[in-house]
Amino acid sequence: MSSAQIIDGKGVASRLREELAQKVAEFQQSNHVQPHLAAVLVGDDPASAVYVRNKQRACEKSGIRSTLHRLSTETSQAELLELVHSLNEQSDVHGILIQLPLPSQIDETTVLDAVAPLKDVDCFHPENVGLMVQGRPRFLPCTPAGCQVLIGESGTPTSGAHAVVVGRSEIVGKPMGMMLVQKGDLANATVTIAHSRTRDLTEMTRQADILIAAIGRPNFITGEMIKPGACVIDVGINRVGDRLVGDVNFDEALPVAGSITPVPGGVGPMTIAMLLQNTLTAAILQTQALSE
Ligand SMILES: Nc1nc(=O)c2c([nH]1)NC[C@@H]1CN(c3ccc(C(=O)N[C@@H](CCC(=O)O)C(=O)O)cc3)C=[N+]21
Repeated sequence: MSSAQIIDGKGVASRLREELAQKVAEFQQSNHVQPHLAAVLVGDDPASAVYVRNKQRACEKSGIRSTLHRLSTETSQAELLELVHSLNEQSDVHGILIQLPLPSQIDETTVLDAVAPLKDVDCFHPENVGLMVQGRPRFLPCTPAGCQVLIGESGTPTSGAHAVVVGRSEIVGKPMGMMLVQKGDLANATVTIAHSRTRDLTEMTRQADILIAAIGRPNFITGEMIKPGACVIDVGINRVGDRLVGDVNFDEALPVAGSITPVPGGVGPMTIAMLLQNTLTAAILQTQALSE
């Protein structure tokens, strides 16, 4: 029985990190500025704490300075906004990452909109989303950008392919569709964005040459939903007991798909690699803005 190529996100991410470390060193040499990411963690969600720690470790490996601002679960929106404004003002901070989710007394949109657009390394600010959708990106959203690189890594041609994105979140599904439909490399696809109200989802996903699962439900995509030979990108990170599982039923997908990302070791590490890349981009943009 045939078996899909497993796309090594962890390996690709570590290669990208090494290339980035070189670029960071060159940037620092010529500008005497060290790229600096400020991460903000509100509350004590254990998963968020792990992610933030992973991001900080990845920064260190690439020569990017990282600082962590920890606030208690009871932090008010006004207090958080005050911190964001202060980070916006600090010229030695180039990127600001507000770890999501935020506690319920805080309105996420209000806080994310307060991040200075040039420091918005998540690419969540409407100005940056708008630029990306118009095909003139300042930053690329980290998870979709990581998925795009992994599709390229699989050798699957995107031009003219039918890409079906399952999930329409502002963070993954929607921007992913926009990026794949764009003109350009690793793009030019025909895109369908499917979601919980999509009629006959299986009929839809079975037409996908490239299937991106960003639903947030463990093992949601079964073998019969996959077109034989398709490239399957699994964005899901679900904790089931003490295991991490994706949105794709990996065991069922393996004999059907042409290539597939594992969880863990697939999209997750790529998200972090793209965050680092955006932090260097932010440092470059802000250094240029200063010398103009
Ligand atoms: N402002 C903001 N930006 C984010 O980018 C953001 C966020 N908030 N909130 C939470 C989600 C989740 N996320 C992950 C990143 C890497 C892994 C990752 O590296 N996962 C490893 C496994 C990690 C583990 O063992 O738990 C892997 O898939 O191999 C996972 C999840 C970024 N997010």
